[in-house]
Amino acid sequence: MTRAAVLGAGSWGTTFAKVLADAGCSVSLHARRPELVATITASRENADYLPGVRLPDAVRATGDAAEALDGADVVVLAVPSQTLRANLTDWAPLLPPDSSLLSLMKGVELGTTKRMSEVIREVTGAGADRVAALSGPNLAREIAEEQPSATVIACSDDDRAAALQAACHTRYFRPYTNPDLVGCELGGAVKNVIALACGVAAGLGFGDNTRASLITRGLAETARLGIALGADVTTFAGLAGLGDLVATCSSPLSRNRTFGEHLGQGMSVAEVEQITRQTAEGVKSCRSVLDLARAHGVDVPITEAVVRVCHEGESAAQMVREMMSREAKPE
Ligand SMILES: NC(=O)C1=CN([C@@H]2O[C@H](COP(=O)(O)OP(=O)(O)OC[C@H]3O[C@@H](n4cnc5c(N)ncnc54)[C@H](O)[C@@H]3O)[C@@H](O)[C@H]2O)C=CC1
Ligand SMILES: O=C(CO)COP(=O)(O)O
Repeated sequence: MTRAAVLGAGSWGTTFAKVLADAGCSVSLHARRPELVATITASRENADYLPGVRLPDAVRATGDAAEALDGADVVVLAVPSQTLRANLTDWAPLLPPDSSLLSLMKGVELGTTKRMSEVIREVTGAGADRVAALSGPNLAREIAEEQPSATVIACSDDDRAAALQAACHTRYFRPYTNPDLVGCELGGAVKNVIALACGVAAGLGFGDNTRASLITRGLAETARLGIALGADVTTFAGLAGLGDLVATCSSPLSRNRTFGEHLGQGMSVAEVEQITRQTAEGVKSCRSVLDLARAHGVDVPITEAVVRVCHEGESAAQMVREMMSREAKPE
C-alpha cells in the first residue's frame, strides 16, 4: 500500500488527502495547529476549511512532521507558495530518501521568480526525476464533494508520473500524466492572476464577453511566457492550461476570482485581506509572474494590469480604461 504524507491541511491539502485515501493510500495529514489536529481526529472533519466533508478513516491527522513523513512513498506539498521555502527547510531532513515530492501549489516565488518544483529541488537537493506537480481545474470543494474532475500530474520521469497517477486515481478524480512540468506549473500560477482580472471585471458589473476576452487573452499571455521558458505549447490547451483557467475564472468558489471581485467593487487589497482567511495566490504571484515575463522579454498586459491594481493603487475603472486603450494589434 502506498504511504502518503500531505503537508498542509488547508482546503486543497485536506481534499487531496481524501482523494489519496479513496484511491487506496494510507495518508498522514500534517496540520500546524494542534487544535485542528485534535478536531480532525475527533470528528473526521476539517471544519475550518471543508465543513461537512467526512474524511476517510485512512487519513490520520498529525502535528508532528517527522511522524507524518516516516516511511512515506509520496510527499505532497500543499502550503501557500510564498511559505514553501521556509516550511520545506524544516521538513527537508525528514524526507525519506527516494520519496516522490508532489507539489499541489500554484504560485511563483517572489524575489527569485522560481516555480515551486525549482524551490523544492533547491531546498531538498532532490533530482528532477523525484519532483512532480499536480495541476488542473480542481476547485477543492467540488472534489471533496466527489464531483467528477480531471487533472494533470507533470513529471519528467514517466514511471514516477504513472505511480503518482495510480496513487490518486479514484472514481471521481481522473489524473492524466504530462512530461511538461514547466508548462503545467506556469499554467496553474498564471491562471490565478487572470482569475483576479476576471473577478475585477465581475465586480465592475461586466458579463460573459469580458470574461471570455480575458480568459482567451490570458491564455495567449500564459502561452507566450511558457514558450519563452521552454514549455510545450500544447500543454496550455489542456487541463493545466485552458481547463484550469476556465474553472477558476468562472467559479464563485475561486478565492482569486472572489478577491478580484471585491477589488472591482471598490475595496482595497488590505480590506479584502481582512475578510479572506484563505490563500489567493495571484495577489502575490502577479508580481513574480511579471518579473519572470520581463526577464524573458515577454509582454503580459493582463498581469501588468493586475499588478497595478493590487500593488500600485490603480483603480479598477482605470485598469479597464488602460487595457482598452492599448495600441491595436493583430491577434
Ligand atoms: N483550494 C483549492 O481549490 C486549490 C488550491 N491549490 C493550491 O494549493 C496551494 C495550497 O492552497 P490551499 O490549501 O487552498 O490554501 P489554504 O489557504 O486553504 O491553506 C493553506 C494551508 O497551509 C498552511 N500553512 C503552512 N505554513 C503556512 C504559513 N507559513 N503561512 C500560512 N499558512 C501556512 C495553513 O495552515 C493551511 O493549512 C496553493 O498554492 C493553491 O493555489 C491548487 C488547486 C486547488
Ligand atoms: O486552483 C484552483 C482551482 O483549480 C483554486 O483556485 P483558487 O485558489 O482561486 O480558489
